[in-house]
Amino acid sequence: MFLGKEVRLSRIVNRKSGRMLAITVDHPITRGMMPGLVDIRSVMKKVVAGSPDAITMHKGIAEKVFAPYAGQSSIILKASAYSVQYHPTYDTPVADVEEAVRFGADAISVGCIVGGPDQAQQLTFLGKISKEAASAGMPLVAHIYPKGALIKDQHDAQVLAYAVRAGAELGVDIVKTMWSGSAESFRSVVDACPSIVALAGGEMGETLEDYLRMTREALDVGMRGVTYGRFVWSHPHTSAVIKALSALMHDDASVEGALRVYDRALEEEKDLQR
Ligand SMILES: O=C(CO)COP(=O)(O)O
Repeated sequence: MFLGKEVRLSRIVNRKSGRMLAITVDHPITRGMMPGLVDIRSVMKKVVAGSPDAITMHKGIAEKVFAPYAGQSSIILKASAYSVQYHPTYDTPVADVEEAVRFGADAISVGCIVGGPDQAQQLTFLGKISKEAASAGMPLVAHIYPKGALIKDQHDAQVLAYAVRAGAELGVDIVKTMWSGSAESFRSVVDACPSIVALAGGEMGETLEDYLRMTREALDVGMRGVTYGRFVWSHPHTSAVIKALSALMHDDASVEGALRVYDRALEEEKDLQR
């Protein structure tokens, strides 16, 4: 491995735990203007205050919103975008490795949708950016989701195993995908992938405890990263949620232990407001 890649990876994958806690704010192009992300400046402030290892964002947000926090968290530069409404199976390139270097990013991240009509193009793009990232010593993260007419169940473990393995085959360092619904089934997803497997938070609507439990179960079967978005920044206490996740990921806390960390973080927030 190039030394540059090793140095950058060590900034986003916690040395003590060997795991990555990343938060993503890259949703607007994909999903439209979600209420929780309208005030991106205040979201960024709360996310940074939670001290995640890294934050995934597009280049304009890095330059206009993240800049005051430079050095406080790593940037994972998002370099592609799809649209749930207009092109749901085509994640199109919108940035490149040279820009990731220029923004001081510690990784570049792209989406790749497999199982849909655009799979060939998606894999060609992933293979190309994998080559470019490797030659710049830039770690590559890929959000690999199965989607399209042939995919009957996006959360099926066999389908997810195919997706993460496709990423590993093409040199992705951290492959992010969806939860398969149970620890037992997710073990087969992790086992199929020699790269780090990371989890997306997914649809909203569960309680904080549910998300913490999913994370705990996935960690217990070998998952080594998360890149969570919606349930974190739409929560009224974003920083406290990130601190609870950090306890799970980096201190190997139980769900109950992480909830105690959350409660303490809320008390500290109240003290600061007094
Ligand atoms: O990967 C995502 C956006 O990049 C989705 O993250 P969430 O599902 O946690 O919102």
